Amino acid sequence: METNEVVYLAVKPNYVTSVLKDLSSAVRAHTLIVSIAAGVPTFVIEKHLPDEARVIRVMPNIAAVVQSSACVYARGKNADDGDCDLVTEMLNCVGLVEEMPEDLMDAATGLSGNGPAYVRHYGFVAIQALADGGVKMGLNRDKALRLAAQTLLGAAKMVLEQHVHPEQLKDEVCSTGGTSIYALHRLESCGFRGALMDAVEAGTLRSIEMGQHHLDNNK
Ligand SMILES: NC(=O)C1=CN([C@@H]2O[C@H](COP(=O)(O)OP(=O)(O)OC[C@H]3O[C@@H](n4cnc5c(N)ncnc54)[C@H](O)[C@@H]3O)[C@@H](O)[C@H]2O)C=CC1
Ligand SMILES: O=C(O)[C@@H]1CCC=N1
Repeated sequence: METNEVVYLAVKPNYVTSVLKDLSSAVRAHTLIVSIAAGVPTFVIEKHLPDEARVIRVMPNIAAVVQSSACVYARGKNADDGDCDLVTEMLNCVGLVEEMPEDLMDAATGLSGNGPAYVRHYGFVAIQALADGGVKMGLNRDKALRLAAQTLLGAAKMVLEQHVHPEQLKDEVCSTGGTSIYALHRLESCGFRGALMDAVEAGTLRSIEMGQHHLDNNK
């Protein structure tokens, strides 16, 4: 491998160990391994590589394809500030990036890693469901979908770029006795918030469980 080469580990988590066994002999001190495998702790990756191996564990988010991802990463025992800067720079090209302690990676997996799936399949404010509501109420499908997607994008941008607290955004949209507060009441009655919180918790616990599985298999 060439100097300062970066190797991305992007196979399914259950293949990580076997891929590392093949890779190990080619890894040098200057090689940076960037893993995006969910639930695979850095020490498990390090265990299958030479002692000096530098590892960074990333939890990306599928919106990278539209430069709007929410990525987090944790550094392994040998990764230095330069490695983190490099990963930050790379991930910044596709959206937001934060470093965090490794014990919080499971929670980030449950929230931002899996999040697009919740929004797509279950979220009340999911684009699909919002569009379906629009279609039910007479909008054509194409228009409803575009309005729904832009609505989510706009709300997210206000939170991220104007630092508007979601609660404030909600209050500003809900006029007294108006349409939004009626709709919001329906959302609360349907248990929307609880469902999303349950989803994040379930995703986090699954990520921890996957890490535990690797731990047990690497004793
Ligand atoms: N799909 C998502 O939104 C996210 C996925 N991840 C992680 O990314 C990783 C990949 O997931 P997906 O992209 O969804 O799966 P995928 O099945 O689309 O991609 C896996 C890729 O690995 C390749 N592969 C399999 N065995 C290999 C080997 N021995 N050597 C080289 N390449 C091999 C496959 O050909 C395939 O292209 C997983 O570890 C997952 O936890 C992390 C965050 C988000
Ligand atoms: O479902 C999965 O395991 C991957 C990790 C985060 C999003 N998708």
